[in-house]
Amino acid sequence: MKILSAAQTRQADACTIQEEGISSTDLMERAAKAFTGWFENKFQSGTEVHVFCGPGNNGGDGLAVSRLLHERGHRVQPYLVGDLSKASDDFNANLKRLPQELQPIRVQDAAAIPALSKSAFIVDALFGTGLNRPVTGLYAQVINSLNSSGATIASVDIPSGLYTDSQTPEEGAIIRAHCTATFELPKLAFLLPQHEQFVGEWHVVPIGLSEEFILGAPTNFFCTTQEDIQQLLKPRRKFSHKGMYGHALLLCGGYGKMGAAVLAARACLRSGVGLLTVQVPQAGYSILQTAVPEAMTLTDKNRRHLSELPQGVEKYDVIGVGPGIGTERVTKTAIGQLLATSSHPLVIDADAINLIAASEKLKAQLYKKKLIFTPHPKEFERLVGKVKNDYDRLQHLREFCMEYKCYVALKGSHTAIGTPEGKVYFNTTGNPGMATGGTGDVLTGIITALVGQQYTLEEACRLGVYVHGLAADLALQTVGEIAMTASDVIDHLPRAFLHLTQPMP
Ligand SMILES: NC(=O)C1=CN([C@@H]2O[C@H](COP(=O)(O)OP(=O)(O)OC[C@H]3O[C@@H](n4cnc5c(N)ncnc54)[C@H](O)[C@@H]3O)[C@@H](O)[C@H]2O)[C@@H](O)CC1
Ligand SMILES: Nc1ncnc2c1ncn2[C@@H]1O[C@H](COP(=O)(O)OP(=O)(O)O)[C@@H](O)[C@H]1O
Ligand SMILES: [K+]
Repeated sequence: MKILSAAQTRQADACTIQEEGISSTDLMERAAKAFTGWFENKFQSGTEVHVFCGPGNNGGDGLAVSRLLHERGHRVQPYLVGDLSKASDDFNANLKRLPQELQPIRVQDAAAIPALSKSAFIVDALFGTGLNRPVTGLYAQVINSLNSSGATIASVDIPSGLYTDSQTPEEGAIIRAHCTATFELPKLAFLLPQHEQFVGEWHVVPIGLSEEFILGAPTNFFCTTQEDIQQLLKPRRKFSHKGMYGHALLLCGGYGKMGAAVLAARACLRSGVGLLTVQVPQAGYSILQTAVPEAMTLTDKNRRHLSELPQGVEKYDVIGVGPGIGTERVTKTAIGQLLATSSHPLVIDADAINLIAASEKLKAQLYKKKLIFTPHPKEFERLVGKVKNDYDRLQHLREFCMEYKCYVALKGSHTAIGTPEGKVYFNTTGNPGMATGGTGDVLTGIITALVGQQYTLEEACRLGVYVHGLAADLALQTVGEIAMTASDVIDHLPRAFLHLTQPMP
């Protein structure tokens, strides 16, 4: 699913109006109906709803929503905020359509807002994607007052004051919504952790914007949906054999961190790899053989650390490296050898990233390779330097991927996958239960298995990250967020793959 800019969203609205031969008021009615349907689904009928409308089309939506919620039996109070001499045509049209009994309150001073009960709902329709400067003055006072009211805030399209696709200036006030229903496509701002406090839970509600326009609109940003992922999955062939699903090598584990190798190996096997060899330091031999009998185990000459590549390293289809390996000098040398000798696709995680990040010599060896990096934000900063904010991090992600022609799965709540073309795919599965040691090692195992099965590097990243989060979402039902461990995520991989391979409803 594409993510479009605020400017493109405006063009999509205009294009839809023209293509369908409808008026902009008709499209607004459609948007208001979509919002109202979502609101009614989420909250009970008969609730007290205070709708705050700004002077643009977002405010026009708010007026239409007021009318529709009123018709459905909610107790509605609309508010008109700011200078109405500049109100949009569709705002005025919907103001006229308000029924007699819905007398709007004019707000020219935040003091005009009555105290709202904590059980009340606020519909925030002050500003949408047409915001073109930071919110200050009266609007900021209103926003601050609503934020501190304690009532539940539902935003129309986007929390008012939040820029859709660029950094909101410091001085701008922003609504802290509990939930947001956004029209047609997700907005870039929703996917960034710095906006968690503003956006809350968000949902996309379709309003039938021109498919043709969206198809042709250029963008670097995408949200991965289940449908996208199901189209990537390759069925297994009847006469296939293990040789057709790749032989993967994992270089993982170190003294005291053999669990990382076990987790990556178990996840790799649960993700369909044909054959798996794991090389661990000598101290890990019995651990691996006991914990993961399906994997072949090789030992390093070093007792505690990765220090060498296995003999015949060429025979593997993919190598996953990093979880639990530490940053010893001998390990750095081994990583150097891996980058120098190997033409395989490499999945590079954890301390392998840290070692590369700390060495210009290793970084210089990254060109012309088939590489996937799976850093968390700290590891990513070690690679690219300190970042200023989430937009700056995205820019660094794109630049790094374009520079090294590699893929980076930058982990987080919405893991962002960067590609050599400068595209970014945001993931939509996963939950805070995954914020526990070892879940990253699981991801390394999954992606390694998928590359081994001849998925392209881009497909392996997108599918791997999606199924990793999906397994955790399925685990949620039995273990919950607090008790979730990395092993629970592995244990739910079978159900996650099953879920994806079942036909769509
Ligand atoms: N254009 C259309 O046909 C549709 C628009 N829709 C709604 O319209 C919204 C976009 O509407 P608009 O483009 O009118 O924009 P907005 O309603 O977001 O706001 C624009 C108005 O606010 C003013 N403004 C912008 N920033 C300000 C600030 N910081 N302080 C004070 N005033 C400020 C602008 O000068 C303009 O008058 C969407 O988010 C969506 O809610 C939907 O109804 C779907 C259809
Ligand atoms: N709040 C969250 N919501 C969704 N996914 C999360 C959240 N926190 C962490 N994750 C996921 O959990 C994994 C953690 O990886 P990482 O930080 O490398 O852990 P470790 O090094 O302990 O294995 C990543 O895939 C990340 O996307
Ligand atoms: K809004």
